[in-house]
Amino acid sequence: MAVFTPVSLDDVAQWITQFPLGKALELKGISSGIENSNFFLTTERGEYVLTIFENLSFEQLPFYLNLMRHLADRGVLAPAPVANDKGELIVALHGKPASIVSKLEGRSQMDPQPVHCAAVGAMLAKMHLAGQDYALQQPNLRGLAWWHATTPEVLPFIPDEQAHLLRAEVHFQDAFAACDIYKQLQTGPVHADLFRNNVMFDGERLTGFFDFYFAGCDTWLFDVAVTVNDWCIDLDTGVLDTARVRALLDAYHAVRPFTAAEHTAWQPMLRAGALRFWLSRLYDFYRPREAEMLTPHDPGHFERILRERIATPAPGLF
Ligand SMILES: Nc1ncnc2c1ncn2[C@@H]1O[C@H](COP(=O)(O)OP(=O)(O)OP(=O)(O)O)[C@@H](O)[C@H]1O
Ligand SMILES: N[C@@H](CCO)C(=O)O
Repeated sequence: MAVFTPVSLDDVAQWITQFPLGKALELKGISSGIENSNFFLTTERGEYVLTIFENLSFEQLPFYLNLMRHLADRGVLAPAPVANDKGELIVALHGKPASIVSKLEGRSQMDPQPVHCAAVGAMLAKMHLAGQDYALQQPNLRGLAWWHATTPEVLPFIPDEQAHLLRAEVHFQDAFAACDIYKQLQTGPVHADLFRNNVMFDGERLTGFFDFYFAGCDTWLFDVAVTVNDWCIDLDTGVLDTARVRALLDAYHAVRPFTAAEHTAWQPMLRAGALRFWLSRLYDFYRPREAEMLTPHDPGHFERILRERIATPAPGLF
């Protein structure tokens, strides 16, 4: 269940007249997703997704919606937000912020092969390059500062062995973020949550990235690490599959060549990508929000990935 704010076709009929989309013909609630109310919206101009934001505010949303517009305008496959007659991408519906974006074709590929990983790697590099001249700034809100704020919140709940690993890894990442190599890494807008369920494929053809609501400015390499940690692993063990890693990295490198500094930073960055999701899953597990409707994701999955990245060097960037 993921429609928290019910909306009828009648509600939308008047509201949609401010958009250049013709009449609303059909509205269907989307059941997956736990953050927002999402609907497939068919209008005289085509198929769209209407989102009512349940947690993000009018002040927070422009960074994400304008980024999607910016990327879509530069040929990155991402949902393109539709502006109303005043040029606004975020418009109130039932008192909450809402937006209409283009609908991506296809479905998520939950059993990716090297061909899918290559498509993701190439589009990710294209996205990083296209984001270089994006004007708005926002840090990655799930970055180092958030790790520091959140670690003490979960430490009281977890066994000693996990607490030791968590403290040691945050300490390791502090040192990594302070080193000269880290400061040489290229930065810009990153998706920061590019998991299998946030990309659409039509067969082997990638049709788009979506769910940009963890995006922020961070190192491009962090985005690559998060993506590899989900797309290129055996889900039971967290062990990297070399064929998928190579396919993703080689395709990325062909569009935006990795630098020597990135090569050096790769192993610690894979650990950073694992720590970020271990910590957010621990937080959601032990400190569930009131509105949480679904079983929280398993933190153990990312603890395994983190331990595996510490123990076993990953294939190099190039
Ligand atoms: N632009 C789009 N085109 C096609 N389908 C979309 C689009 N945006 C969202 N969807 C569909 O809606 C579902 C829910 O969207 P999304 O994952 O963004 O939900 P959410 O509640 O915002 O976030 P979360 O994934 O964190 O629960 C997706 O799984 C996908 O099927
Ligand atoms: N991708 C995240 C969920 C939030 O988008 C996770 O798997 O923990």
